[in-house]
Amino acid sequence: MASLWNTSNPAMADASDPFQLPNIAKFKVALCQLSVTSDKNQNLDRAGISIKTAAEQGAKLLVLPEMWNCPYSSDYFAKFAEDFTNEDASPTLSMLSDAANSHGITIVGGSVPERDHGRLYNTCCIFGPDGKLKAKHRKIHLFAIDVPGEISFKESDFFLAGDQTTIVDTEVGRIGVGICHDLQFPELAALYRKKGVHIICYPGAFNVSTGELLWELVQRARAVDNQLFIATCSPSRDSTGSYTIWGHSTLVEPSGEIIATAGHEETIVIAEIDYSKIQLQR
Ligand SMILES: O=C(O)CCC(=O)C(=O)O
Repeated sequence: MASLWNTSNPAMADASDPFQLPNIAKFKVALCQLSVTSDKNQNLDRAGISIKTAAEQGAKLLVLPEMWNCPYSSDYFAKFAEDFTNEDASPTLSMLSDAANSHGITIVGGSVPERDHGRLYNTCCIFGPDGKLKAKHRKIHLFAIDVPGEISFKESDFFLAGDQTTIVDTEVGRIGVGICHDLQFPELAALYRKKGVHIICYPGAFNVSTGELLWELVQRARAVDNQLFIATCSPSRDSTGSYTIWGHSTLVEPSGEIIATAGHEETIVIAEIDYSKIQLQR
């Protein structure tokens, strides 16, 4: 007789669940919580050093923050944007590709402003350990906030929204990608789970207003709803601009428990992922 749990839990009842353990089930992930300046070259150098340090500590998967090469501000998006059609002509993509290749590491490259035919997107590029660009995710759910006297910001004033979900098969499992506000939409995570994703990586830059209330809560909710790993990576806090970032890059396991997290300073979170915990939880 089918158990009550199997039929009442929609996730368990899905007979087409394509979950499979990848070859490497246990490995280290690094979340590089970077400090972002208004000097792009400095941001690239800093990220390069952080990737090297994380790789030397044994990380096989590395996640960078949302908007790590560019301040999260309307004054910089257009100025810092790069065209990705020719990878070699993009300083950001070249740096990520070289870093992935020289350290033999999978990189979920945070997000940076992308220019495509005069339009801007908030885009994450994913590189394999051979340095090849494997996929590109454009932020689907653009963020808008207006708290009078506190913060006002509307991403759609600068960016177009992406219209594609992104699942990448890598040496370190099947990765689903979202950017920041994408984390607030359970449907996206549920879709990834249905497609056999092991970990969803969300580069993000929540602000202090929604960060304190929601950042941890929604990560743990996405993990526990879908019984998979959630990794987030934020820039570190900079209180000088109009948008104060929350920080707190975090890794959550399928039970909803937080495995590792940061404060709001620049740091690298290194933690172990064990995908057998997905099976155990389910
Ligand atoms: O969803 C939120 O509360 C914050 C999202 C955000 O800061 C962003 O998408 O940039």
